[in-house]
Amino acid sequence: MSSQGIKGPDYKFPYGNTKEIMNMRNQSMNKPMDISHDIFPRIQPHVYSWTKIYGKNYLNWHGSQAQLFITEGELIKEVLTNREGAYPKMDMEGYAKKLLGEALITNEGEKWAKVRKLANHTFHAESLKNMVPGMSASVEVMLDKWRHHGGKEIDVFNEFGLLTTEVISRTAFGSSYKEGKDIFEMVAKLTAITVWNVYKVRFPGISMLLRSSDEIEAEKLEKGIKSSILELVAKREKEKKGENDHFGNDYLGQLMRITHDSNINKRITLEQMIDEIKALYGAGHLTTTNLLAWSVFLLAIHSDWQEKARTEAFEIFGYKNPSSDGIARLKTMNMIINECLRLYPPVLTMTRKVEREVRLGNLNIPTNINIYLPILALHHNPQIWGKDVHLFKPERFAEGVAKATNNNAAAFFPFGLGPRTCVGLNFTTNEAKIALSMILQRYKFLNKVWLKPIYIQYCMRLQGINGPSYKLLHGNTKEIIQMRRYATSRAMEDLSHNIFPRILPDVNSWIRLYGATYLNWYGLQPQLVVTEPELVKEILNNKNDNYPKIDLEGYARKLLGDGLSSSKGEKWANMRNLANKVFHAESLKNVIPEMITSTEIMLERWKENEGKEVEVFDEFRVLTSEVISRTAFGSSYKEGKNIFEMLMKLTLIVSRNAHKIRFPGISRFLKSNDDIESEKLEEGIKSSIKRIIKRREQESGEEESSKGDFLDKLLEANHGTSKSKLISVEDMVDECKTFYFAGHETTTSLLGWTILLLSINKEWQEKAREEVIELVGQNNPIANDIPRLKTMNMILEETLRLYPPVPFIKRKVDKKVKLGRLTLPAHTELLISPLALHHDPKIWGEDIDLFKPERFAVGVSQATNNNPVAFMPFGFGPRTCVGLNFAITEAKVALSMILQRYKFTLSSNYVHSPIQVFMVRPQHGVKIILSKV
Ligand code: HEM
Repeated sequence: MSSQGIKGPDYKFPYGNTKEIMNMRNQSMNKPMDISHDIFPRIQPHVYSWTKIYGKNYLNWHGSQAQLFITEGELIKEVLTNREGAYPKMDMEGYAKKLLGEALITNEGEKWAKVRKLANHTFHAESLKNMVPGMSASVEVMLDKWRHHGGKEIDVFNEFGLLTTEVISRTAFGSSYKEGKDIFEMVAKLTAITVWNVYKVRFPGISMLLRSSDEIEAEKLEKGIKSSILELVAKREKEKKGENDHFGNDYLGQLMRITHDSNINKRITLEQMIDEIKALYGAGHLTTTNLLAWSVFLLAIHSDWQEKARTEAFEIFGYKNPSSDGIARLKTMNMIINECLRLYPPVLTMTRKVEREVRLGNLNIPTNINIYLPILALHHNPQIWGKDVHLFKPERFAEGVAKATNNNAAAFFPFGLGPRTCVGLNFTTNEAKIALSMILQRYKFLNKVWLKPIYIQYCMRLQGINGPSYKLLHGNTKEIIQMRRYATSRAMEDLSHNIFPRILPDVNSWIRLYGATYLNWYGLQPQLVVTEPELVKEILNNKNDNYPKIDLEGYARKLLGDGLSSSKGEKWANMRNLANKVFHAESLKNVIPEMITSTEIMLERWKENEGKEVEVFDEFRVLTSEVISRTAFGSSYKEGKNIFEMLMKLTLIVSRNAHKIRFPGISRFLKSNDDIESEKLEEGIKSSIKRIIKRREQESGEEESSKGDFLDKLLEANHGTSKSKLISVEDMVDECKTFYFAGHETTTSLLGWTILLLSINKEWQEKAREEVIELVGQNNPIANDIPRLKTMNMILEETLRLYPPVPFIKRKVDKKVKLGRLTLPAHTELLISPLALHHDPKIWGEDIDLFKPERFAVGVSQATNNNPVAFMPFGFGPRTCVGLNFAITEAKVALSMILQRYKFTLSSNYVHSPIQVFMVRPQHGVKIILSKV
């Protein structure tokens, strides 16, 4: 061949080129793929690269068998249309023989002609008309199941597999899917075995001695299929009534008739009949399943074509089931199906053999060469289809196949060419048209609830991002709720700090299963969980505004409104500016006295409990509420008390509904108790805050003096003259809500966990006390003392590492965005978990669950090896917590004053049960015993 200009990879003993092919395939299949239909280099990398290196036609070796690959259109035509039998079908061997036996697909000569005639008759246009009602009935069964399947996962591929089997069973064998089921399942298993053994070289003789488990299984399956088919045949025999009665008009009936034909030339054997039935089960359902699955997938991505196809289906059929006349008029659908078959041909390569030397074009082909015609290569050839070859453009076929291919019959041949063209061509396309029309007629919302998610999942998987599969409507929410409920259903057995698997069990197990970045679904919302530090940094730095905050909805919106933590753009920038000024380190000096007063009020209460048990978590909640009320709003806790109580109730509602999927529109008609309650709370909070604002306005009017606190700054902005900085009263309410909320829940959590950790790590409690006494003595702390409390700083940081109050934060992408190596589709939510990063042994080492403040002895950057997102209790980037210094100052003031006065040990009544109710908190509080220093 080489002397005739046909080159190829060198033959290697004994495997030929099979090992290279397998390696190339393994590599390309494991490589993430960009979102495109450019599947040729992925599916057949050997053909793709060898045609580039050796030319349109090349030779390679399967063991010692030469294989001639031909991608030149003229030669393909010559091979496939040859009527002298120069290129017969290849002999089936091994598993393929078990699968297809000696059937229409594989046979030659007389044997073939006899059955082809019969099959032509069965699948003739006229006969197909009679099959339309049967096909619609089968689709109806499938759609009925979808309607009632109650949120469980639908695997499209499997569904279409069942459908096409049902159709082939009903139409060709007169039995329902149920009867054909075991045959289909066995054929499917045998197909799988055949496919995964395609590239294995078999050495004659060896398989007789050394039988692999596949071989044993394949033999069993072959026998099983045979006996099931015999049952089907026996049943039909029994049904045969009178002498003159025939066996039925379907394929089975026809086949049975010719096994009994009086003319020996027309007759076929029982074995042959079994092989034909087997082959039709295989060929009839696998190909159509592929066609349907890819069509649905392509329509999911191309909603414009989906809409066109739907409009056409409605125009032709209305709400009725498809009729055979109408099917012929589905022009748009036809174009879509053709384009789908071009991009994703179910049969990738056709094969023939050369038994005696033959002239093909200018080539002399020696005997015993197998010929390979890779359909995929031609369908993806830019010289034939143009530069847009990888795009889905059904309009190519607007004026028929001949026009689309420029009359090149070998440019598009998904069903083959010449006399051996697929006998089921019309059967398959009819079935696909019926199924697609019926799906489109019924499921207008299909795109949103099913196709889109499946598509996004697919795109992410191509990029190497896996995750739990999307389930209709509910996504993974049910699994997540179940996992979280189960994980927190009991207290922890010991005082372990390994709380990651408890608070976020889904993230904990899915990063192990799917990798550091994976995709899961909150109902219809795709959510990418990102724990790779580089990607986390990129997201939170939010260059070009690619990763904005998510829009709060439902109860969370009622809780936080559009305040600083959720607002975006200019509104956020203005408010952030204002808040930065108020919570700036310098300004904080002025609020330390208020923090001291609030702590003194708390310690006053504690005096009565010396030597007794105190639940400090609730105590800290009052303390932090008092502090934020006094410092930000110039009012006492008592005044703010009802606001906090309402906020807490609202927080509980947010938390218990966090994973409930809300279907838009429904909540307007059906209000739950939580809906009613939360509306009341929202109104209550709003009017209480408005009262505080009003009073302050009156006071400042009377006294002409400004307190300079947060509320004052808000009022200034409200009365300000610069238009862009003006904020409305509604905005002020949202800001106040945000600060009331963010300012106390978080610091309560920090203080609560710090006291717990110090009560069980006495040496650190002692070290912290020594430091306070050394620096502050018995006085109240002053501003200068705060940064000098180094040990306390380490303790707070290690507490925040182990028990970050905010276990995860969210962002989103509004438009398609490149994140590191990934391309994220628009409208994806991103979840970043400080908790996951803080508990990652790769970052922190194996002693990750131990309380070791010494990690932070030389600062955060040393502790994290200069990985700035490894420790991020306050977030990262421009949206870092504005209250960071405030919270740390408050915690240091309160802790110093407690340590000066009390030693504390953990009460035996303490139950270690960290949970997340918005923040990570101790479910049953923190119970300690106080004793005076
Ligand atoms: C231990 C205490 C605290 C922790 C662990 C904490 C944590 C956080 C985190 C993780 C964020 C970033 C959220 C995101 O990126 O989506 C954040 C933002 C914020 N925090 Fe804090 N916080 C604490 C205390 C406070 C305090 C005391 C205040 C108010 C006085 C406060 C007010 C805010 C506000 C307003 C934002 C939004 C900032 C923006 O988006 O520009 N936080 N906090």
